[in-house]
Amino acid sequence: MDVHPDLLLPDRIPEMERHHSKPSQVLPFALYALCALSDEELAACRQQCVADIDCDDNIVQLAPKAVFKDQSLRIIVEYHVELGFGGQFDGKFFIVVVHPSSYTVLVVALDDDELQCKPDLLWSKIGKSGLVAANLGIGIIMWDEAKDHSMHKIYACTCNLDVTFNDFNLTSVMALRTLGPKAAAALDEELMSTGAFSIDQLMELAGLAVSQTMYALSPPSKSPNILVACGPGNNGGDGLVAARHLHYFGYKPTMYFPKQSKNELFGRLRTQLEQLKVPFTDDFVGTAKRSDWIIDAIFGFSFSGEVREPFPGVIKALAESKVPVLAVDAPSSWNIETGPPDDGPGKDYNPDALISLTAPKPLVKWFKGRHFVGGRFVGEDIAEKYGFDVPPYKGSDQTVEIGSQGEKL
Ligand SMILES: NC(=O)C1=CN([C@@H]2O[C@H](COP(=O)(O)OP(=O)(O)OC[C@H]3O[C@@H](n4cnc5c(N)ncnc54)[C@H](OP(=O)(O)O)[C@@H]3O)[C@@H](O)[C@H]2O)[C@@H](O)CC1
Ligand SMILES: [K+]
Repeated sequence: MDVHPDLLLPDRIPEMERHHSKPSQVLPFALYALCALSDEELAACRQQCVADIDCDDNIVQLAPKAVFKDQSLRIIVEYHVELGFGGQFDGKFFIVVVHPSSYTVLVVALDDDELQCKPDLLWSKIGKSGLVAANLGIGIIMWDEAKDHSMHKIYACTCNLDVTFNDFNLTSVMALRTLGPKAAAALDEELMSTGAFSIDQLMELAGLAVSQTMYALSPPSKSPNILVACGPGNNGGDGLVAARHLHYFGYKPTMYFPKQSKNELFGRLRTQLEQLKVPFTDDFVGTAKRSDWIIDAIFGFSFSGEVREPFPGVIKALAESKVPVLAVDAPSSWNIETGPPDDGPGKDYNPDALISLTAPKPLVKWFKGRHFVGGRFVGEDIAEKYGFDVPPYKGSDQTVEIGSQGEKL
């Protein structure tokens, strides 16, 4: 079944002219669904839409006919044009749930700020949509401004109806906003200053997320032998932590850690592994051949320039590896902003899986494998401040799969 919703809008809606002379009034915003939702799910959607509005809970209400399963957005527009003249609902703006698993929705304007009867839409988080609609309706923000702050630029519509609305699963519907290298470093600083975290804590959670991702990709019963390649920075630290958890999960990790930082934290992480009799090897290529998976924890968001010794040979081996690779935060040697290098050992490197920590980095645009996000130590406020999204972790999971090949970020 083709589940891509038809979201095309007509060029103009001349009927909207009739609204131009009407005095502005705060009326409830109608909520529709372009997909199958039960009454409970619809009610939950409505609740989500009003969650951020600090006033009347009825500001978003279900339209008299709310569900337009497998129909086009145009049909809702036609219906709403008529409904809007009744004076019960705001005629100009309404909200549409497009996908049962989405926590993004559409805010639709039937007449943008230019009063030219031109419809337009923007993507919003479901929890913010009512507030966005209300602010637009009351005129606190203008349409262009709302669009600038919305998620419409980062929506990726690759629908998959295997998940239920209650999961609030992003996998199929949206791509998360990315975090550039400078912002990622600044966020790290902030977490460790005003955030009152220690680096040990962040690394422990990051490494735990890496190990859980490995488990999600292939459990130890299938892939016991994991080669963990660690670089000299914190990305390598995540790899050291992950290996410890992998050991406890039942894997047999082997470490490749050719350039150990003098920082005492790395010494402690190494000692913890040695006490568990986790082996360290100097032979990356030979060990890689005997491994079921490789974890690339060589460079993360602070990598820049051309790969220096002793890592070019390792990166080349990763690029040529027949053994699947899970990259931590970034495929090592990729530029964080501009992705794979034009030449050098990482030119053809595209790992099978990636776990982005805290938030995806811009390089994910070029990534083609399975994509996870982990590093569950940032709340909504910080995420908003740095302009990224907290992914919808489920339950106690430290990692969530968010997208796959071909998604537009
Ligand atoms: N909030 C979060 O999300 C958290 C993120 N965390 C993790 O931290 C990672 C960022 O860690 P980071 O800043 O320590 O740097 P990272 O990327 O490991 O690499 C820098 C090292 O690489 C080296 N190096 C650089 N360029 C090179 C080159 N061309 N060729 C050769 N070497 C090169 C350089 O070494 P140098 O050569 O200077 O000795 C430097 O030491 C991040 O991606 C995530 O995984 C968590 O642990 C905590 C919370
Ligand atoms: K990496």
